[in-house]
Amino acid sequence: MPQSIRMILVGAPGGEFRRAAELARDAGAAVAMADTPAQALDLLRAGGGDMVMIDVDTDIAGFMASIRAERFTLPVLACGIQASAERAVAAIRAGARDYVPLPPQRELIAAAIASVIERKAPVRIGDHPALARAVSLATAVAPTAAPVLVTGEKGSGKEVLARTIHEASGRPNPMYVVECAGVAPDVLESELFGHEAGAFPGAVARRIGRLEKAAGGTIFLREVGSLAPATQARLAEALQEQRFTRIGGSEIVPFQARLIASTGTELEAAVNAGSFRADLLVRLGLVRVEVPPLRARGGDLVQLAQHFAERLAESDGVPARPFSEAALVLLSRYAWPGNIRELEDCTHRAVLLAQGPAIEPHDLVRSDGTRLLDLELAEPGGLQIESLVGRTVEEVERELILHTLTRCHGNRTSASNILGISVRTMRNKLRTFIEAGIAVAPAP
Ligand SMILES: Nc1ncnc2c1ncn2[C@@H]1O[C@H](COP(=O)(O)OP(=O)(O)OP(=O)(O)O)[C@@H](O)[C@H]1O
Repeated sequence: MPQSIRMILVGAPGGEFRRAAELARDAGAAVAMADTPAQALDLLRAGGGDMVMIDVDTDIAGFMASIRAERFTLPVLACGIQASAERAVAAIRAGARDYVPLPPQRELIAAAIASVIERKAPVRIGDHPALARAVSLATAVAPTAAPVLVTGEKGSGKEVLARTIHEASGRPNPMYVVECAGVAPDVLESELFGHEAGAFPGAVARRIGRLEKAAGGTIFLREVGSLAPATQARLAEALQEQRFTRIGGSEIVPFQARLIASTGTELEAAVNAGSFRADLLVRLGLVRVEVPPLRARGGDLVQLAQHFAERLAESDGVPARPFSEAALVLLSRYAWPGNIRELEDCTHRAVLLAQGPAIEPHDLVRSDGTRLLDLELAEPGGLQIESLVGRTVEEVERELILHTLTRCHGNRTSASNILGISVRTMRNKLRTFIEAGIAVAPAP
């Protein structure tokens, strides 16, 4: 396993900590040890990090305040030897994501690392033509340096596709994921561009940003539509000039990272509403790849559900059960508005709930507690109105046109007859799709 996760382990040196470090290395992390939170901060400043594991007996609240002040965003886990429940809870209140008891258990350490690694190397399941089109466009552009905009509904697999592009790009360095939604604009700006010592009151040392670190690798901006206007302006300029400066600095840093951005919203609408810069959209969307929603991916759904059921049963240590026929029919009748992530979560609950030899319809429960059985779902093969809810008329129209055209083997006249529109309207629509980077069946 490549050692691309950097973990900083903070605590007084001792047997249990050394053992935790060994297990973390076995689980795929590169581990740096720090005796004190101050040393850990120095390590972060010098080489960054993907996660921190820190002794509950240190000043976790102070450490969290320091990393926030220096605008580091990374998961922090507390750990301790026979710590009381109160101390573990206090650590979590102070901002630790979780508590891991020491002496370390191999599974717990592996699970903690896996939660970070999983985002780095998912398995891609599915071969529906709608996905295959996206994957072939993605791999075709992978070796180039062109920015790529990956669009698609929430949870549909945009990050997985970005990783496919990164892996096919042959770039030697890792792909960094940067969350753009829900992060304070100044924190995000430091995270992306880095800063110099003294750039703002908490900036005690120079920080190298993700754009700089990702030179020779890829930077994936998740939900790019959430970028604040000032960050959008900085990024647009950096893309145009192919260089940037760290916040508060004047040294020129070349822009050598491959940029992939994702969005679940129509950025054109955001441009029209004045909340997203048109020039940034043009630069980010040089190549666009659209990930289809799960409900448009036919048999991929069953493949994915079976893959999740096996994987989750194994990781939860419960017996692996197949889906019954009735459960598979029910899965395919539901619209999956939360796409693959919702399917994964629903399968996880079913794996834990199932008691008999197979996963049955009554084991399929949504996150709000509703059983899929109790929903009014479309009959298989019927018009799945439920599956259209949550989508724009424009999207549905586009899918209907493309689907009909494919069924007509690319014949524009037959497809427009079926759709009840003129051939001219059909051609105009297809032109706008092609301009937006969407694959259109070629004319016969
Ligand atoms: N083809 C696939 N095979 C297996 N797992 C997948 C596949 N596509 C997505 N997943 C899983 O589904 C979940 C959601 O995928 P991902 O995070 O890529 O979606 P997203 O569209 O980027 O989400 P968001 O809209 O929240 O940013 C993840 O757990 C991911 O590992």
